[in-house]
Amino acid sequence: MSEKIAVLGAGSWGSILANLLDENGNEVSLWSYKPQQVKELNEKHTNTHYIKDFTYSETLIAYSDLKQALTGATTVLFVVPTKAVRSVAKDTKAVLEELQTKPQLIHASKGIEQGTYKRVSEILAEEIPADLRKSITVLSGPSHAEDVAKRDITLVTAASADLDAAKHVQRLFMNRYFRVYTNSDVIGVEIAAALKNIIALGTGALNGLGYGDNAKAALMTRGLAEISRLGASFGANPQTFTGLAGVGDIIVTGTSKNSRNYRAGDELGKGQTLEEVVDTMGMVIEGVATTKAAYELSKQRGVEMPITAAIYQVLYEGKDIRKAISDLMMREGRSEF
Ligand SMILES: NC(=O)c1ccc[n+]([C@@H]2O[C@H](COP(=O)([O-])OP(=O)(O)OC[C@H]3O[C@@H](n4cnc5c(N)ncnc54)[C@H](O)[C@@H]3O)[C@@H](O)[C@H]2O)c1
Ligand SMILES: O=P(O)(O)OC[C@H](O)CO
Repeated sequence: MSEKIAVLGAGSWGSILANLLDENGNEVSLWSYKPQQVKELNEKHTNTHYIKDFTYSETLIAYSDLKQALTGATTVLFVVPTKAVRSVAKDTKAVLEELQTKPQLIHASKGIEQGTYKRVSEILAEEIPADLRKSITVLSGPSHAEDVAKRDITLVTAASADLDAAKHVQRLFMNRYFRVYTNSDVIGVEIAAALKNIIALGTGALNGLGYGDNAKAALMTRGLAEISRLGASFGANPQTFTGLAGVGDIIVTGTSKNSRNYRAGDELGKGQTLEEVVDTMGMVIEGVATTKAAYELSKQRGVEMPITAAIYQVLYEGKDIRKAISDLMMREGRSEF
């Protein structure tokens, strides 16, 4: 099966997914709002700011014009940072109406919108034409672009309310190194995907402070417990949190030097300020904004999330990290489940 696919967002994940889809035999257009990046992708087949030492397929064409990228596309994949999803979706809607096309929509972003607390599929559903909503599918799971670029084994999940749409996404992406499962729990997959970034900031900080494996395993396990609690309050399937989007993504993001969130936490633990970390990363650190959204959401819904609250206090209220850790440790003893 081959089709025309538009990938919107040419950072590390968007560009590598676009290359994978090209490798799978599809005609792929990759959109970026940065003309210089488009020029580099088309002329040198590189994207050095985001993925080093990688040569993209010569048949992958980049565009800075959204209409050109979307023309003829039967599937559109959004892979911009969460804070940019709404504006890119609005622009996409206008172009799709002009082109009078009705592609299937996929997204691979991991975050919660500031202020509205919307998941990415909810933002898309609000902004795109109504008849495209049902097909929205979330591609998520433990998947660093750097490993996929090496064609290392990666397993992800495609979640949609529409099983046919999820199966379509499964067929588009599957190959010898990239295996895709389907899942009907869009809420659970998106909550797990967004909130694991908070925990990765925490495990990175533990690393930067010199804590060992026990501490990181503890944070990931108890972090997943509170993410599951928030998910349950929205009706998510508890099994999702034991799957690829849950435990799988906590492990990869919470332990890997490839993770922007883990690396950011590591630098915070070593004493850098949040501003310094954000300025030097040069790529999106979704966990910073998601910590605020998740903290506020937990208060609004009355869900106990002590780790998220501790990381919020460190990032947004200037609390000393060591004090935050000791306060977590000295909470009253309780039953695990
Ligand atoms: N990098 C990964 O390995 C990976 C894996 C899975 C999921 N994700 C998720 O994918 C999303 C994108 O992450 P990334 O790592 O590719 O980010 P990135 O920082 O590498 O790149 C983001 C891209 O979006 C573009 N962009 C930023 N603001 C924009 C705007 N207002 N309008 C249009 N384009 C804009 C940037 O120019 C850049 O091309 C995030 O939600 C992330 O959590 C990333
Ligand atoms: O590099 P991060 O921390 O944004 O994580 C990327 C992916 O979400 C890992 O699955």
